[in-house]
Amino acid sequence: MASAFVDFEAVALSYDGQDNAIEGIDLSIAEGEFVAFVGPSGCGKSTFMKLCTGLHAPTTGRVRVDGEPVNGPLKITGMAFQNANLLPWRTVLDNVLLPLEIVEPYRRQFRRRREEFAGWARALLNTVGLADYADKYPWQLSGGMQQRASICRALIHRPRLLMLDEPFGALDAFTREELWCVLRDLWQAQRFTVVLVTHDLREAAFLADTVYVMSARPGRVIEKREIALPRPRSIESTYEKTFIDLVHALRSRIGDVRES
Ligand SMILES: Nc1ncnc2c1ncn2[C@@H]1O[C@H](COP(=O)(O)OP(=O)(O)OP(=O)(O)O)[C@@H](O)[C@H]1O
Repeated sequence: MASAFVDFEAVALSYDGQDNAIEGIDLSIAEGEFVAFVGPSGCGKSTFMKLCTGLHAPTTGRVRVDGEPVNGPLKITGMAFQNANLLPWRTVLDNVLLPLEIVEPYRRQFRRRREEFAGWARALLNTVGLADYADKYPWQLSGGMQQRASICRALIHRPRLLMLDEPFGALDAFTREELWCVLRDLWQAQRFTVVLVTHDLREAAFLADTVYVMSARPGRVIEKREIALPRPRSIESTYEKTFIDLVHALRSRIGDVRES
């Protein structure tokens, strides 16, 4: 197996100094791998993300990214959440450029290279079908378009690690499937490492190389499932038996956890 890019060794985190929110987390994610975390509500999926990106330190155990211990917020990550959180007073283009105004080394080069950076942003917007919306404001876009822009913003500083916390959770089923394909194509082209947290098992199985199923609190990884389906995957393939069986298997695993 390729060497670990994200490496968790016997990690536990307690927010209150008494009970663990997650514990016994031992896992490795390879560079360029697409992993998804599923599990019942409150099992610690978001906590796992915070540990990965250095927003929290583990209470016990060790977290390493790219071979280095994580001691504080990581610059090599990009993030997107359920809510697109675009700034309403900025155009779509200026929203996408925001991380370059904040994250070094881009921050200090921003004024000098603005036109070049705007070119990067326009190219990204083009790949997600928003070329004609760069100069619009977020409130002039549909929810799905806003989420596309939010993914562009998460990727503009070319992060090696993309963290997605239920990014499509608020979208209708058709828009969600469209955005799965957008993300699939971006990942296929750029091969950043992805950690996706989702409640949607079809989404996890469609996008990921590996799905981790977590138990109810304290969250532990109770199953690691490699998704061996060939790529590129099509939405049509999600209606085939192999895919449906896979989703059923994940579903029943989570059912077991919720009952126990
Ligand atoms: N900042 C915090 N302080 C105290 N407890 C917290 C904090 N953040 C999360 N928790 C608790 O830790 C546990 C795991 O929370 P987390 O948000 O990681 O779960 P989750 O699996 O992402 O949940 P959901 O699926 O509902 O979004 C929960 O019991 C939650 O109440």
